[in-house]
Amino acid sequence: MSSIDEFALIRLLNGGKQSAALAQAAGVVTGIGDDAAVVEASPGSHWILTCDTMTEHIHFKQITMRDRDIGYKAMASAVSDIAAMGGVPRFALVALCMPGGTKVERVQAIYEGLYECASRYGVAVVGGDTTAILGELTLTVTVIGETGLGQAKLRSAAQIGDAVFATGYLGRSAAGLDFLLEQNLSSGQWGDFPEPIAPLVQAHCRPEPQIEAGQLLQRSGSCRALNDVSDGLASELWEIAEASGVGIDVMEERIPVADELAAFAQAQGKDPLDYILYGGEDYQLVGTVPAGDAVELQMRFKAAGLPLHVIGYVNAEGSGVRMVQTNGYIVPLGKKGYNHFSGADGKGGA
Ligand SMILES: Nc1ncnc2c1ncn2[C@@H]1O[C@H](COP(=O)(O)OP(=O)(O)OP(=O)(O)O)[C@@H](O)[C@H]1O
Ligand SMILES: Cc1ncc(C[n+]2csc(CCOP(=O)(O)O)c2C)c(N)n1
Ligand SMILES: [Mg+2]
Ligand SMILES: [Mg+2]
Ligand SMILES: [Mg+2]
Repeated sequence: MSSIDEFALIRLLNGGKQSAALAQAAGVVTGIGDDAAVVEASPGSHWILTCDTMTEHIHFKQITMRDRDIGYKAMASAVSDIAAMGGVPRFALVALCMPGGTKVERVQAIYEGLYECASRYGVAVVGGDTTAILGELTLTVTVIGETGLGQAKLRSAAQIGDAVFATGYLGRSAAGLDFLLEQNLSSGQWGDFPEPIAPLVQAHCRPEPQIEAGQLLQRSGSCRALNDVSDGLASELWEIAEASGVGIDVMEERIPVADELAAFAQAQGKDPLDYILYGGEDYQLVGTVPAGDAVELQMRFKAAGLPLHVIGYVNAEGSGVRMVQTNGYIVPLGKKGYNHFSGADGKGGA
């Protein structure tokens, strides 16, 4: 980053039309430009605070994501944690660390994606920080959301007898990643990918945080535990099981498998379930609801034009997370998935 100074860069990245519109958003008292932002909470609400980091070569490479996608996904993954609490995202802070020599056009494209996602989910970017780094490009997005007093949906709220649900297809992002890593295309070589690849690449590069589903679950009054899928279905179910002190049985035949995932996995000689259970970065929600309320919840989702799949049940504590296979056998599901510091399953980053 040689041709532009820090302060001019901050103005450049945050001076577009979308950022100006968001800076006027309700609740922004003082936005970008002072030592800190000042925002107003809605009466009777709790703040929800979360941050997620994306770093080059761990979360993306130039062959797996275009610059715009990087910004979009960094915002989307943080917004997803607000969805996982049943909240409404409101404000964001963005920390950007760039190695020397980063092109201004690259960060501008990243920010276009970031603001595109912020605008889609009604998030006002109210500040952040910009530094050089003797390492890889790193983007940390902090999102502040709101929910009614005591209404946040926790991982620890599952109870024995609950049904376990998922809000959509899983495994597509990891399959898209496999495809992109294999193709080794530079972003200039990206074109329109044919079926069944396009939706897999889209799932990897442009995940859709389930804010609407999270809101619906929160308003339903029946949803108990909730979590978003960043590290893979098995890992997220283990988080709910451990936090709630219960066991979870997931039924293989109930897990939805997207046609494009099935086709891709078959062509690769792989099992789609591996992508679903251990892939991650789907940013769908998984959670629990009293079994007797599950059908009504599904009707509410149907009326809103959203899917809700019942994929299993919560059972007595101590049994961990298991899968009831289509062949009738019950097998334990490993507590594995994406883990930054574990190479044990070959999926870790460092
Ligand atoms: N370095 C840290 N310092 C303090 N708290 C942390 C740190 N890293 C994570 N946490 C906290 O640990 C909990 C779990 O974090 P984690 O990042 O696993 O959740 P997540 O964002 O849902 O998952 P993912 O990062 O896979 O999207 C959260 O409450 C988070 O705020
Ligand atoms: C080049 C490349 N290699 C591997 C992956 C897969 N990956 C990285 S981090 C992560 C979990 C979510 O991150 P976090 O836990 O930090 O929120 C996953 C599944 C990728 N996206 N790009
Ligand atoms: Mg995190
Ligand atoms: Mg999460
Ligand atoms: Mg997260």
